[in-house]
Amino acid sequence: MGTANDSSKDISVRLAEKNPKVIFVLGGPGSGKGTQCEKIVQHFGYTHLSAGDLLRAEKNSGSENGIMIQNMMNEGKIVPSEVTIKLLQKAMLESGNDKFLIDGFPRNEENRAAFEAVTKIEPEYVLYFNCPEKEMERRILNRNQGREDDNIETIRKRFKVFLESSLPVIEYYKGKGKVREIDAAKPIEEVFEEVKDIFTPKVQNVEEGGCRCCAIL
Ligand SMILES: Nc1ncnc2c1ncn2[C@@H]1O[C@H](COP(=O)(O)OP(=O)(O)OP(=O)(O)O)[C@@H](O)[C@H]1O
Ligand SMILES: Nc1ccn([C@@H]2O[C@H](COP(=O)(O)O)[C@@H](O)[C@H]2O)c(=O)n1
Ligand SMILES: [Mg+2]
Repeated sequence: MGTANDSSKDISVRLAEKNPKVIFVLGGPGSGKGTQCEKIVQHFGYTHLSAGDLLRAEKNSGSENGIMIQNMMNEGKIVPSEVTIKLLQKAMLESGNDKFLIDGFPRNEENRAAFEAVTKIEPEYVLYFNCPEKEMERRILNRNQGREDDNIETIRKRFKVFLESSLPVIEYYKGKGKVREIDAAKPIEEVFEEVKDIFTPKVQNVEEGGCRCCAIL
């Protein structure tokens, strides 16, 4: 017999019951999304889910989608949303947490619309790490993490996909007033100072009609 918590219950329903808080973390390849997410996790208690890392783990697990994922990644292309969303939902459900940094997702309009339709989750906001392409290229070529897609040919393809498919998603959220843009060209600690400002609740000034001791905006 099934119970309210059993695994036969639709994954989207079980996730909705968690009422998770989601922040999308976007920016070009090498803009520093992963680096800053690690710091946010340490300071603010979020769980970091990188769509790229989840896809790499799925590929390495010998899954039936492994070859397809590898081919798409080598070309810098975006894997069909169905695959990535399932991985994200599973990771969110398995986590004991209810607040998530979803890094590198949504990468295109298909990702965005499918996530909204399937999960019904609306992000709190989008953190956008804005960095010049030359600096991103320099960082990736120095990364040395053994990523197969960190070669100049694939990097150029990833930049093209970012401009053509991912920037429009950022524009979509700008239209909804949900983008928190960060100058990601600065050194790591300076970028994190800007990030901290966004994550730290503001105390309202007495002059603005708030109370210094208890008014959190
Ligand atoms: N502000 C920074 N200044 C200099 N180097 C940085 C900065 N932020 C990150 N790096 C370095 O740049 C490289 C890329 O950073 P990171 O992996 O965080 O980028 P990313 O946005 O997650 O990239 P991808 O989209 O390819 O996964 C890493 O080697 C990291 O140490
Ligand atoms: N939503 C996504 C995110 C990533 N991919 C694929 O993974 C590659 C690496 O992503 P990183 O965020 O780790 O740089 C990316 O180039 C895509 O091929 C995806 O398909 N969908
Ligand atoms: Mg990354």
